[in-house]
Amino acid sequence: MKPIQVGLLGIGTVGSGTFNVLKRNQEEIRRRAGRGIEITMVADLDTARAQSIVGPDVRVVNDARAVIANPEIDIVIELIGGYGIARSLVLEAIAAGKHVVTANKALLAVHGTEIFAAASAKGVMVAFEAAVAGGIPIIKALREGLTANSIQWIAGIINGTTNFILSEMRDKGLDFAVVLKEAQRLGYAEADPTFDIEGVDAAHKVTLMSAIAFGIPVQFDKAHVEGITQLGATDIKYAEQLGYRIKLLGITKRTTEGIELRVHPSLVPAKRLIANVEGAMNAVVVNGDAVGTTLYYGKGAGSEPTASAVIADLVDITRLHTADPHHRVPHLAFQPDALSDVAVLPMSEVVTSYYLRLRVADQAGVLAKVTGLLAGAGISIDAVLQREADEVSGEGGTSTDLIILTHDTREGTMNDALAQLQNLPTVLAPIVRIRKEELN
Ligand SMILES: NC(=O)c1ccc[n+]([C@@H]2O[C@H](COP(=O)([O-])OP(=O)(O)OC[C@H]3O[C@@H](n4cnc5c(N)ncnc54)[C@H](O)[C@@H]3O)[C@@H](O)[C@H]2O)c1
Ligand SMILES: N[C@@H](CCO)C(=O)O
Ligand code: NA
Repeated sequence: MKPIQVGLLGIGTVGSGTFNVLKRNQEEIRRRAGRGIEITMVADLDTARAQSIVGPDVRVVNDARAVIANPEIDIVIELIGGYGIARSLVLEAIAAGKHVVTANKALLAVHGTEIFAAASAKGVMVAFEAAVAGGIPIIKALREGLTANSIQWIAGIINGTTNFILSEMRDKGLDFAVVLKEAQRLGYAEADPTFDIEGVDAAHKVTLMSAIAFGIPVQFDKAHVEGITQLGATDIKYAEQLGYRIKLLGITKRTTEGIELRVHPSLVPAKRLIANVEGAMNAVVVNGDAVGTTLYYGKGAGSEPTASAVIADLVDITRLHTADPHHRVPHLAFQPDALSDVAVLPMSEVVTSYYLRLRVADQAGVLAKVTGLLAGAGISIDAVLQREADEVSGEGGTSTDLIILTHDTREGTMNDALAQLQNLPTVLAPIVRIRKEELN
């Protein structure tokens, strides 16, 4: 089957990430989707910059309507932003029978009812994973993974810019304006950054989550919206002293009286996982009656993290347009005829860093011997900790614990080195080895 053709409207921060990731991972994405996915036409007001991003093979125009009018194009990605031209273009794309993928939470939170109705009438999809918490697949989790549940509440850090500002102000004592500038430079902030700092962007996102969680229309106008501009450094400090962190939360909750829909700064106990979500990272806590509390964490903004969500939507739509649309989601995520025979590594080939604890005789030269042996095996040491001598060993001398952290090492190399270390007469007990993962 020939690749599905995609038209991209707006190739700024998210658009360029989408183009680049789709190109870089095209083979893997084709194996998942069951069909290639290609951006064949791009519209942007700055055609020269757009052409320099996509290269000479992709057609670039400055009129988005020319993309929508192209009969070869099945899916239109809207990454222009805002409620104005974006609304017209999305509605026109739907009217032309194209599926739409968008990251535009402002548009959907305000005009979602109209847009979803038009799409349903026309039998096309409007997919918006990128619109809420960027790269975190929270829409998919709410819509598909948690369908068994009566969702009770959702609370999320869903604006990277404000979380970045709050974190930097607290940790580095930096000024609000300085940090906001940095967030803009990094591509996190909205075109109008007051949307970020006044809580509007978070309210757009929680409005969409609320609709999906509770099966209600999107109604941004009912949301209570407070940002972080009134928040003083003093309150951040006092909250800290009381064991709390202040986070800008988007909250939606089912109550017997109705649905709560609100964004405001909140004190959160410092020991909660969500209180430790720092910088531009996002996190969403969802409570369902069956599953209990679940947490979703990751990058909620930025070029490629957001592109990750845009492309996931493209794959979902493309799977509807493959030879076998009944098997939309393959059992193993990749199409059965596209499975790979790449080998599973034997454990000896796995590379990790290590924590080693050796019970050694407290004698001159032991440390040098141990580290020398590791160096000889090509194992690089990250840190060494020698405890004070504390125990009388068998021969009447004292013994001590020697703790060593290593840098990345092949497991086989470590096994050989440990066997040699274990044979040293000054190593008095079986060596404890725990693998270390940074998970960052
Ligand atoms: N930046 C992020 O981290 C992020 C994350 C999630 C969602 N979003 C959303 O994604 C959308 C795009 O954001 P962005 O950060 O990539 O914005 P951006 O300003 O970097 O890019 C927008 C692009 O659209 C082009 N454009 C403007 N008007 C146009 C028109 N009439 N026709 C064609 N092109 C036009 C601009 O020239 C620009 O290249 C917004 O809805 C935003 O809210 C952004
Ligand atoms: N301005 C948004 C971008 C992601 O939607 C943020 O800071 O989180
Ligand atoms: Na998302």
